[in-house]
Amino acid sequence: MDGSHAASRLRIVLGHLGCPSAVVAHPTSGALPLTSFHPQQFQYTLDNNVLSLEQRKFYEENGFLVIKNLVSDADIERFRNEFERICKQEVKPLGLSIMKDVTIVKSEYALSEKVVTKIQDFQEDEELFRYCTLPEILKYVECFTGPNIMAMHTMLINKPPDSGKKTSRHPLHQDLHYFPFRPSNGIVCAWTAMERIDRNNGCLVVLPGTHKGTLKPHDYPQWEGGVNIMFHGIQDYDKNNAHVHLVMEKGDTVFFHPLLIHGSGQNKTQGFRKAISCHFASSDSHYIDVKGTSQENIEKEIVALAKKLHGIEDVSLQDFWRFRARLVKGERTNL
Ligand SMILES: CCCCCCCCCC(=O)SCCNC(=O)CCNC(=O)[C@H](O)C(C)(C)COP(=O)(O)OP(=O)(O)OC[C@H]1O[C@@H](n2cnc3c(N)ncnc32)[C@H](O)[C@@H]1OP(=O)(O)O
Ligand SMILES: Nc1ncnc2c1ncn2[C@@H]1O[C@H](COP(=O)(O)OP(=O)(O)OP(=O)(O)O)[C@@H](O)[C@H]1O
Ligand SMILES: O=C(O)CCC(=O)C(=O)O
Ligand SMILES: [Fe+2]
Ligand SMILES: [Mg+2]
Repeated sequence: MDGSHAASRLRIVLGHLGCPSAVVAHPTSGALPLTSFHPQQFQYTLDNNVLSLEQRKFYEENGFLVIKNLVSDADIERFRNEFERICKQEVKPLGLSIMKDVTIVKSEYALSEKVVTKIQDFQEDEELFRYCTLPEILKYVECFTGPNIMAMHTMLINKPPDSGKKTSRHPLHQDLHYFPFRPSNGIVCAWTAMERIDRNNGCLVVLPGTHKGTLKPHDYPQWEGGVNIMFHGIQDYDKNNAHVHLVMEKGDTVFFHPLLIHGSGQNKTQGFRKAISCHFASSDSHYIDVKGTSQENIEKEIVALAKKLHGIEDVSLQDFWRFRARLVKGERTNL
């Protein structure tokens, strides 16, 4: 790093500290004890004046950041209502998929809020897609993606009361396993609690710092009671890594890196635990071919399912993503 670059980095850091006298000090003048002002090398966040230095350092170190009370009760109420309308089939948004829990998928229950474990790909549902365009969400997303922002994958998760077979758990995984685009640092998930979520109803569990590692091989966990379709997990993660249970209140939102290892526990309550989420990526990213990589298994599974259910042939994982991706800010440059 040359001297002027280092100096500008230093100004950025000191600027965040709200420390005007330090900003004017030249890094080589010896006016400040520079040993205590190492210019920061940020890798996972972009320069901006949204995150405090403390928040930025937290994400760099841990791979996630919780923002309390970010989404209003009024908005959450609207998402809840629209989810109910979808479950009652009063609306049928194009491209949306409805997933039931593995323990009941073969039974004859009529579609209702009580049999849906999650809906995905609500990009054509104007009411739910509002979540992905909320300025308070995008303000934070931009700190990770930069100004050209695509909504790549949308979900509303309705974790059901566990049937006793522990299938309401989501095994520990990295979301990048599902994504054929890079760079990983330009991707971020926003996940908002639609009610209080704690260990009773199955909160997110994260392994802090694991975003600094690589993408691990994923496969179905060997769970006695069964496992939901496409819920791949990591077989060999560091069991000694800290596990943090994210207890969140309604409207709290966590932003996390796609390499962060996370999962969620079983829902031991009688309520349906709800969260809404979107994975965003910089539109300047590029698609990759996952053939010959650890992601090949999920590509094969998705392609096979598309063929079986919809008779679609000769599509790559990339095609699925190109089709569902929506621009939410800036320009659609590449993805
Ligand atoms: C697609 C890309 C996923 C990207 C994920 C991004 C990263 C986030 C990480 C995750 O969320 S991991 C889990 C993400 N994946 C999913 O949520 C699965 C995507 N969902 C779907 O593809 C459809 O919703 C699904 C196939 C599950 C249901 O579609 P349909 O309602 O059209 O099909 P149907 O109900 O007829 O079921 C089709 C087959 O799947 C089976 N099935 C459905 N739900 C299941 C379930 N929950 N567990 C096991 N099998 C299940 C079902 O029994 C049936 O098998 P058979 O052909 O043998 O009869
Ligand atoms: N055998 C397993 N393989 C992979 N992931 C697992 C396994 N058992 C549990 N998990 C996942 O590990 C994560 C953490 O589980 P952990 O037991 O620490 O917490 P929890 O189940 O969420 O909470 P609690 O233990 O309080 O019920 C959850 O995401 C869970 O789905
Ligand atoms: O349980 C949840 O809400 C999170 C699930 C999850 O991590 C995912 O779908 O990728
Ligand atoms: Fe995930
Ligand atoms: Mg547990």
